[in-house]
Amino acid sequence: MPSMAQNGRVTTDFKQSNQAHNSNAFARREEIRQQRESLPIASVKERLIEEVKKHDVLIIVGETGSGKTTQIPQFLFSAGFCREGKSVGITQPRRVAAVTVAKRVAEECGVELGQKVGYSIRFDDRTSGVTRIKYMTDGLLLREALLDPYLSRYSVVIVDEAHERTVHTDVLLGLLKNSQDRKFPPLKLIIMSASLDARVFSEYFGGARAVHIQGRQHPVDILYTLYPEKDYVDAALVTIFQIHLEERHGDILVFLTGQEEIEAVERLVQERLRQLPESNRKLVTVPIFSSLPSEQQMRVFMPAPDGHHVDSHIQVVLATNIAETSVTIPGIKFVIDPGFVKARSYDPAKGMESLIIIPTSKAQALQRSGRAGREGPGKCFRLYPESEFEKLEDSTKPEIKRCNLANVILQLKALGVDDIFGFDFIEKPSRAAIVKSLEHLFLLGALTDDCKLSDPVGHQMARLPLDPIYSKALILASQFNCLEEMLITVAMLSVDSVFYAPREKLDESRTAAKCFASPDGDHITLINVYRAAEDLLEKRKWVPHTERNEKIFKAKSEKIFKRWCKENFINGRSVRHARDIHSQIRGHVEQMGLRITSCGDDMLQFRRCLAASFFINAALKQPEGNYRAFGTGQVVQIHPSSVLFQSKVECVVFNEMVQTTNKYIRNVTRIEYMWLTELAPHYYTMQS
Ligand SMILES: Nc1ncnc2c1ncn2[C@@H]1O[C@H](COP(=O)(O)OP(=O)(O)OP(=O)(O)O)[C@@H](O)[C@H]1O
Repeated sequence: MPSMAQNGRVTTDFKQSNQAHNSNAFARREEIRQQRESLPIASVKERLIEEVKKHDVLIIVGETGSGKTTQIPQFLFSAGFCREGKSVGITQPRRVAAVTVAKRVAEECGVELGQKVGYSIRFDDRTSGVTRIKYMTDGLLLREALLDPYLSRYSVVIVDEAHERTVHTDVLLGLLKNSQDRKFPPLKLIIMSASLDARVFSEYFGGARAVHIQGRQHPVDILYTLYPEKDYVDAALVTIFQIHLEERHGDILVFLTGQEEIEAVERLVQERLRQLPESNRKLVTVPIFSSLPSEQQMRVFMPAPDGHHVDSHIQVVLATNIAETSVTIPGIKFVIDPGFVKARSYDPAKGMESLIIIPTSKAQALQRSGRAGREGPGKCFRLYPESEFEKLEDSTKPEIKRCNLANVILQLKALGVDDIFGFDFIEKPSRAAIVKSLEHLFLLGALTDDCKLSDPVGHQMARLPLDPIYSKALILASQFNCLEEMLITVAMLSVDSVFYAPREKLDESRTAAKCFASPDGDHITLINVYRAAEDLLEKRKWVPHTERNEKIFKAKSEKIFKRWCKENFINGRSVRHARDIHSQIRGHVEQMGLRITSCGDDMLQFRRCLAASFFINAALKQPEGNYRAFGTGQVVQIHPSSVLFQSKVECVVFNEMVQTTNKYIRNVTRIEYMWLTELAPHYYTMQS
């Protein structure tokens, strides 16, 4: 039989498809070239380069979609800023933006991702020795500064979307200001956003130069409701279907506040679709939120294979604010913005951090509308009246003013900044918040009596990219011989709820959850769920290990896993995310040389380790049935989602305190009170 390669017809076909491929690639390059040239920023390229040459700190304000994020790094590259092995580093507040923008810029440059253009985010590095344009999260650059305080590999650092004022951006600006004063030649710094109060930044950097770029590529119509909406989820649903039935062309991006809300809307859309005639059901939902595994997040950035024509499905992207800045989602023509966001809030007096739903700022509303109109004209439906828009805050309150600072202080200490009160923050956090966080780190053993980073514990904790209390738990677990279990626990605590309890099936879901429940509490219950999932996804029983079997096994186990999740009311996405995090932190602790062993069935040992780790969050049962938290003295109840809800255990440790109708503690495990005085005497002798 002639081989395929010798067969003339096949070869001819191959040549044709190769030609077709070349002409497609040529057309794509041409399209990108034209698109780049028509961006407002293209006409001010030379002027911008001159400004960067002249000023060490430059603030650039330009409308969403004007081309700042994708073009300015390329301008700097072509102007010679990457000579002698130096790079341009661009920070983004969010991972998704760093990844997708880097991909786009690599394509614009006609290079493979990870070569000239790359990205680096926590646990995922796509750069190489030849990378000269590097996108990354602000948190990652902060970590790089731990190893190289002058960031000497960069000639320019661009802090993008600075209006978001994430805690990392604020700390980074402080460090860069500090290092600029001391380094020669100074590192060039560009601060960028579409919605920036340039004055704040300019004053901070001693009257730094600010330039404004006018214009955007495509118009976006902003529409408001006539009256305030009582139920914004319902209003969003109505708007989705209105656009679906009236407009027909173009995808929709809806901003919601979190995973639960997104999943509820997914279900509601399905329900309403079923009520429509078959021909009107061409609508698919795609979720994107931060705890979704990254490959699933990337689904929304994949262009529809058949383009978007009248007969194809309309994509409804249901997103949290992770899709708010920098990103371009192909096909999006309509944005629905209910005007709310889930934000962190911190009460230093109670040591309580919580997530609350609040109205967005004007800056956020502007960013959201900017996600439409990127490939053509767009529309943004704000689900509130115009008069309400005027009442919104101009910008978001800086995160540093509303979060627990323990992590930041740990990082600063590791960077050699010992005097936290004297650190030149762009906006100082409150003294009470700093004191509380120092106290917290001290109790965890990360700081010495004179407030220096302790050796080795403080240094080890600073190396782990986790909340300090979890980092400490991992370090302790290696001494308690239960690091296996603690790695799973920390991974499961880092994701959204793994149990899913739909209102209409509350009893069924509670019965299902009982299969995993441990009478000792939620931490062991979480381990049970994780291990059961792992069994389904990984255990190869009798199948010999071949490539083909591997494929079959994978497909089968995926199917079984999905069914298992459904039957047990388990959120498969959360479990997958936990597996992802687990393998990443495992890598870190291995690198640190911690001993990874399992306590096997000796869960007493594990619970003792939980007590030693989370002793700051312990609570004792009160005669009337409530619990009183040590430390803050607050009266709390065990959350109904806990396996210890309505149990009679005397003493517990917990991970989270939330305030809804009552003050609840979540993720709770039973411990013995005596363990606290034995394992955390420095705290409990102080308390008594
Ligand atoms: N991944 C992508 N796919 C298709 N087009 C893209 C992509 N990324 C960027 N573009 C195009 O480039 C334009 C400029 O994007 P860029 O992110 O540089 O703008 P920007 O000024 O930084 O906006 P923003 O302030 O919203 O981040 C977009 O409006 C879009 O037309």
